[in-house]
Amino acid sequence: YRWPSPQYDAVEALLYEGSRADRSSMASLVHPCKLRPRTKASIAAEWLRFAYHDVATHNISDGTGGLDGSLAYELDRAENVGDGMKDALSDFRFYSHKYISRSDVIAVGATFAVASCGGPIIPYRSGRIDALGPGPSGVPQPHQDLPTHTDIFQRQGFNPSEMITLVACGHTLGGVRSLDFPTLVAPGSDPSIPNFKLFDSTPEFDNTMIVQYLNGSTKNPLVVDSNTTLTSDSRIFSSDGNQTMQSLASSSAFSQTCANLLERMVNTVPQSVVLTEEVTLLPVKVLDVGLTIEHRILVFKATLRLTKQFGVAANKQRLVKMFWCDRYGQDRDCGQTVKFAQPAAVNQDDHAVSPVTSRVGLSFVKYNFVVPVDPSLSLSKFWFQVDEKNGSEPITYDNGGDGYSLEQDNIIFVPSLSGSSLLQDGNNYTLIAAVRASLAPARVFVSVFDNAMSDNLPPLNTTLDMALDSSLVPTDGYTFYSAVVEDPSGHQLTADFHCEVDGVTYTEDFQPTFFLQNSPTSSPSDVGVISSNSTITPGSSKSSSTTIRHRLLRSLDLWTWTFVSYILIYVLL
Ligand code: HEM
Repeated sequence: YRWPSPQYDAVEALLYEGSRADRSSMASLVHPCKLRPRTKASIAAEWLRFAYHDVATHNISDGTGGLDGSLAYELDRAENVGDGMKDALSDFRFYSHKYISRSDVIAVGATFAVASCGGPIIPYRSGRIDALGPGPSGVPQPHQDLPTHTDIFQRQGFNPSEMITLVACGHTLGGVRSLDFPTLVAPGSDPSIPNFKLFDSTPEFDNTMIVQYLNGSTKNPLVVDSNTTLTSDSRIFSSDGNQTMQSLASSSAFSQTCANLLERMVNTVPQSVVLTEEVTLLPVKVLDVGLTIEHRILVFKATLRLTKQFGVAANKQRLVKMFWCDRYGQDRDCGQTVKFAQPAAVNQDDHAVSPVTSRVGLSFVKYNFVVPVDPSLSLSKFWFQVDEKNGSEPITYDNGGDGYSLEQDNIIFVPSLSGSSLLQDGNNYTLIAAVRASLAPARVFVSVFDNAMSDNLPPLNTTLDMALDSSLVPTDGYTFYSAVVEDPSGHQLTADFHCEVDGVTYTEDFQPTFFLQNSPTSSPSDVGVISSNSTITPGSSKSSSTTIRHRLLRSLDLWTWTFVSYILIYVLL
């Protein structure tokens, strides 16, 4: 990993922080192993079943189908019966964007569902491509016989023993509903609320269903119902003389085997799709970086995210500083001096964090920096230093030695002057970009993208020219351009701003539109200046040797050092 990696950063954020940039938390819809308020259904069960039904039409011989979001267009089929499916789909709708496809969100949903109910953490890869219409049918149904089920799983790429395991791993969450299978579950008095027969006696993702099946106490309707046409679990589980079920009787074997098979399940994709490497949690992350104009002043914003222990506040003594270099002028790239500031705000919010992160005992603390910037000097690169104030050496985070560089400052997004008006469903936006006043751009334009659409409409994906906006007085070295974007069905518009100057196109990529005019902003911090000789600047030899020394110091404690020194003195004498 090397910053900036916009796609990795975006996927990592949803998977581990559990939320979008506006803190709307997908994780807290399901976590901790919640029931849906209206129907009392297990939300995790609905999300996991949704993922499987999307995968279930995969054909391994011609490489078609799989986790591609086509299920959104197939919910009127009998094989996908139930309000649980529709509810899951509407939970997922708000979280897809340019870097996370709708099918990637479904896979995140499966990971959250299992982890949230105490199951294993399914390793996650992204890069799924969405189908924008229905595919062939072929999801297994309970009235089908064993040879049909065996063939269906073979077509999906799973052998008979994997079929048993996958069904057992799925049928530990949730159960069967009266509204969908009235012959298996008798309806209650209110016809709009389902009655449930659960697969086992616990809401958790555990092997209780298997233990109860093996010891004969199971109430799983797909095993024990008197109408044996519908007892598909019974036929499947006993198809190898219960050998596979017995192999899952230990909870560690269950957990490990389900993690492997569910990972294969969510990675079952059309053959043209190439998934990324596994997305792992970044212990130190730099995000929300950019220049903008707030209160008529050019400011630079960046956030440093560190991990902290879940449920425990981050070290209050900790001193976090951001350092940066000028981009222009005599002192560019920190020739003589380095500027620095402390955070404008610190955020730590445990409750909304992803179950994947809280399961490993972690959460995040974010140090938000906002600093004023002189437009004639601008900013070329920045980095951070964290001093725990506990006697240990401060640690420098400088992107592996180079510092984090700001790619360009010719075009920037100005959310504080941009606005949106709410429509019945989506929004209309007036987007404002600022271009350096010294430039004469041949063209200023914006590419907008929204994949979080109502009614599974195709994404909004369009490019608009931006016009010089003379109603906005040039400010702090920048002139303003505007464009109006209509997004009547979308819920997560992002914009890439471009300006063409002398045949070169400069881009400010993937800007969110959650916080526009009237959103609260932090006032900029005070800026300090020190001589570049007195601090570590990225790329200098001083920097790399200091980094190595830090590592050594961290890995050996004081006692070890004393011991090593004695040995050295002894050997030398
Ligand atoms: C032969 C294969 C399968 C058959 C015939 C089957 C059948 C069913 C049926 C009839 C229900 C009840 C649905 C309702 O009442 O709305 C159900 C629920 C469920 N299935 Fe399957 N299933 C199969 C495989 C799987 C697999 C492989 C998974 C996931 C790995 C899975 C996950 C679930 C989950 C989580 C539920 C509970 C849904 C809820 O409570 O909302 N199923 N299944």
